[in-house]
Order: sequence, then structure tokens, then C-alpha cells
Amino acid sequence: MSQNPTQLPAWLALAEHQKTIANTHMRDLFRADAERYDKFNSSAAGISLDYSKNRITGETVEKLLNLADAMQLPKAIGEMFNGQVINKTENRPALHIALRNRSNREIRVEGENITDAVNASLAKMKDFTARVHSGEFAGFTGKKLRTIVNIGIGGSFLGPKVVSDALKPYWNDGYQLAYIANVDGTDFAETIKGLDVETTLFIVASKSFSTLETLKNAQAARAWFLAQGGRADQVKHHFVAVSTNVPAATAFGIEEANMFPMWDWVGGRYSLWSAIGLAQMIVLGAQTFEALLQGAHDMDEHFRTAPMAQNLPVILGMLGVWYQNFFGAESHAVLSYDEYLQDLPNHLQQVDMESNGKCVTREGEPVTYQTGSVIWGGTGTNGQHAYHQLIHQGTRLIPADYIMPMTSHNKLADHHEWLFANYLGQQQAMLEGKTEAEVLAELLAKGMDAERAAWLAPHKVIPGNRPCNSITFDLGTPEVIGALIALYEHKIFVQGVIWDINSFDQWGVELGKILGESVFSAIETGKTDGLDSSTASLIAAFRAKNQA
Ligand SMILES: O=P(O)(O)OC[C@H]1O[C@](O)(CO)[C@@H](O)[C@@H]1O
Repeated sequence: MSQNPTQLPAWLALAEHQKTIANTHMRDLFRADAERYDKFNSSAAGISLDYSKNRITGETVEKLLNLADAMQLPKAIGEMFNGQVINKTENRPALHIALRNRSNREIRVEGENITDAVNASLAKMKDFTARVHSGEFAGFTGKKLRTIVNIGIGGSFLGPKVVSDALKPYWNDGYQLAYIANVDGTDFAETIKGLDVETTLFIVASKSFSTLETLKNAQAARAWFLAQGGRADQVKHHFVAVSTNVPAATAFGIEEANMFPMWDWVGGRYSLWSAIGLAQMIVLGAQTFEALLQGAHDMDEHFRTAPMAQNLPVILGMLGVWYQNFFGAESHAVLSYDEYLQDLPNHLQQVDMESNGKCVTREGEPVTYQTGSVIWGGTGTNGQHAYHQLIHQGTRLIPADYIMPMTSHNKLADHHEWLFANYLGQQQAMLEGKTEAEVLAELLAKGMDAERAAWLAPHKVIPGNRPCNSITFDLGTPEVIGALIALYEHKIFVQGVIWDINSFDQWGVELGKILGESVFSAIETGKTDGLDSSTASLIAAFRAKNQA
């Protein structure tokens, strides 16, 4: 039997408590307590979290932690870290933490200490990286491989891309890195344009080696390689694979020596720390990649050992539950004031929405409450000239994480000061807003006549009282980026535990894949009997345009 969280006394206490908070404005909470910032602040692994600008009091935090306790969060954390089979529908543990287990703690899966296998894979990645750098592993004409093209999708693309973008200041000189993910010929065509076949290395990154998009793009890359003058027996100089599926990668023409392992106990969306990160290691260098792992490990250790009240993933996760389940919020914005982190919302969309977009409990019973939130976002200040209007004056409550490094890799005039000023200005607007009295006084002071001012004022009122977290760090170093991504991974886990769902399977994406295959065969044969009229008509229209 599942434990329905909504029936727990801890949940009911929160629901009661919410009624008092619902009528409290955060600006009053700040005015009443000069130490509010100090009270709702925590940091770990180079990341500081100021969560004072939330609709909470000390009592709220206590009650949220009671709920975490009642849902046995500490036990669940222990189970994940100890390698228990927590992904029950796929009958496997979820051990991305083992991929960055820098202290070499023993973690056993079916009796085997997987830390050894992880270290061996890392050693193989490092050796390969060194051989690419030195030119020992070279292209078919003997030239050094300088352009790395990662072919993969979902977790074999989004996480790796966040890492390589975030760590651009650390790239080795002379390397290019490109990604091909979509089964849209445009993605392939635009990426391949102008590449030099002699110096291009394709990494086929696919845990399953059966993902349609990746296989189609890998085949297209192989065809391109042959059309550009490469021979079939030279494919091995330009293609390597990261996969659990050795036979499929072998059938593609990749030598077993050039295959890098993956394991069933790593979910695709949590795999950037594994050999799925090979392209990043080549471009960044092994030392930087290991620093990324170290940062994630530091956050893991914090999550595993820190008391709940100071535990960053626990705090972030429980605040999310507070708004999604007790205030009816539907989405959560990730607003990064760091150009290097522009893809973070995309990555978190996959990690969060594929993990917690579930409507049954771990035991398969329908949930009676909201689970995963809609994750969206972008970079500041661009977002301020777009969706911030809705954040400030729309009808929906959208909690937001504002993320920013205190110092910049690219110091330019007073840009960073302005960026930080905007970072804080937006949060102030969310917190304080602007009352009707303030708006009126301003308009009248500007000389507007009283009737026009009274009419205009409601349009300019900003309600405020909209919650946000300030997440800061000194500089986007490899360690910090590792810790930041791990922080969100664990936040998602915390929420999955509270909602009693399995955050590590993804059955919802399977049906569309299967239906895509049957539509494909209908496109080829023209047989649409039994299909709904919309699908059948659109197939007919597509065939009419695409068949000679
Ligand atoms: O690495 P693979 O096996 O090609 O899978 C790619 C992605 O497909 C999914 O299974 C579903 O979209 C993701 O979980 C995964 O990251």
C-alpha cells in the first residue's frame, strides 16, 4: 500500500497553516523581522541559497520538514545512496551518485562494487581523451581530431550540452563541439555544414543504442563520412559509442575498443556524469571533467549527511511542494542570470518533468494530488523583456529560482553590476510589488490630474508577494556547475518521495515512440484504415507533398 501524503497529519497541518500564510504579505514579514535573511539561508558545495523571499515563516519550514519526515525522506535518501532497487518498475537502483563517487565509498549492485567499474570507465575515457589530444587516435588521413560531434538525444544531449556550455571558459584551445539530436534533417544539415571530414569525431551517445533519432542521425553521419571520401573500414577512426548495447554498436561498425560503457542503474537524464560526457571531457580536458564530478559529489555528500533544515535539495524540494500542492502553483521558473547557463532550463525540464510527471504512486495507485510541475525559464535580462510581465502581474503564482554567479568570467565595463542590479531588482519587484497608494502618489507627484490617476492606478499596481529563491555562487567553475546540477537532481528526488512516485522511470514517453512507428509505416504504404480521420487525412496530405 502506498502512503497517501494528503492523509498524513503533517499534510493536514500544512493545509491549515497555509490559510494563515495566504493572507500574509512577504513585505510585512520582512518588515517585522530584520533577521529574516539570516534565518532562511543555507549554503553547501559553493552554492548559497537565500530562501527568505518565500511565503513562509519558521513554522512553515518546521511543518514542511515534518511532512518530509512523515514520508520517510531520510530513509529514502539512504536507500538511493545504498543502491537499493528504488526504480521498482524497471527493477533497478538509481545510482547516478555512483558516477561521481569521488571518495570511493563502496556501493554494491548485485554483489559487485560498482565503484570499480565506474573508475575503470573514467580511466578509459581519460586514456581516450589523451590519445585524441596527442593525435595517437587520429582521423583516417592521420590528422588530429578537432571537431567532436555528439549524436544523442534527451539525457544523451541536454545534460552534456549544459555542461559544455556552462564551462566554455575552460575549453581546450582548438576544439569545436557540436550536437545533433533531433530527427529533423535541418538539425543534421546545419550542424554538418562546413565540417572537415578528416578532423571530425562522431560520438554516438545512446544508452540503449536503439533510439530512433540517434540511430537515424548516426546513419546519416556515416553516409556523410563515406560520401566525403572515408572508407567503410575507416569508420572506426571517426566513430565511437557510449552505450549499454554492445551488439548494436558493433553492428553499426564501431570497434569494441572504442565503446564506452553505461549501466542500467543510470537513468538517461542523470547520465551526463558517465561516459555520456566523453565529448565534454575531450573538449574540457580530464581535469576539468573530474572537477565537475567532485562538485557533484560534494553536493551528494551534503544531501546525504546534512540535517534536513540545512539541506539545500530538501529545502528547495519542500518549497516546491509548498507552492504546487498548497498554493495551486502549476509551474516553476528557472531564471539564470548567467549566459553560460542558458540551457539549464532545458536540461531541468527533462530531468524534472520526465522524472516527476507521474500520475500513479510507486504502487501504481492513482495519485489524488498534483505531482511534477511545469519547468520553464530562460536567461536574465532577456526574460525581463518577455515573460516577466506575466510573472509580476499575471493571474498565476509562478515561484522562481534566480541563479547568478557573483563574479563573471567576462568582466566588461559595468555589465556585471547591471546584471546583478537587474537580478535583484526583479526579485524585489516579486517580493514588494507596488501598492495602489504608492502608484497614486507617484502619478499625482508627476502632476497627473486626480481622475486620470485614479483610473490609471490599478493598471500599474504590482501585487508582489510572489516567491523566489536567490541561488548564487562565486564563479561558474566546474565544481560549482557540478554541484548546481546535482542540487536540482536531488531536489527532484525529494519531491518524488513526498509525492510517493517513481522518479526514475519514463513510461509516458514510450507510447508516442511506438505510435510514431506505425504512422511511419502508414506514410510508406498509404494504408490508413482504422485510423482516426485527422491522422488519416494528414498522412494523405503529407504523402501528396512528399511522393514524386
Ligand atoms: O540514451 P538513449 O537510450 O538513446 O535515450 C535517450 C533518451 O530517451 C528517453 O528514454 C526518453 O526520451 C530519455 O530518458 C533518454 O535520455
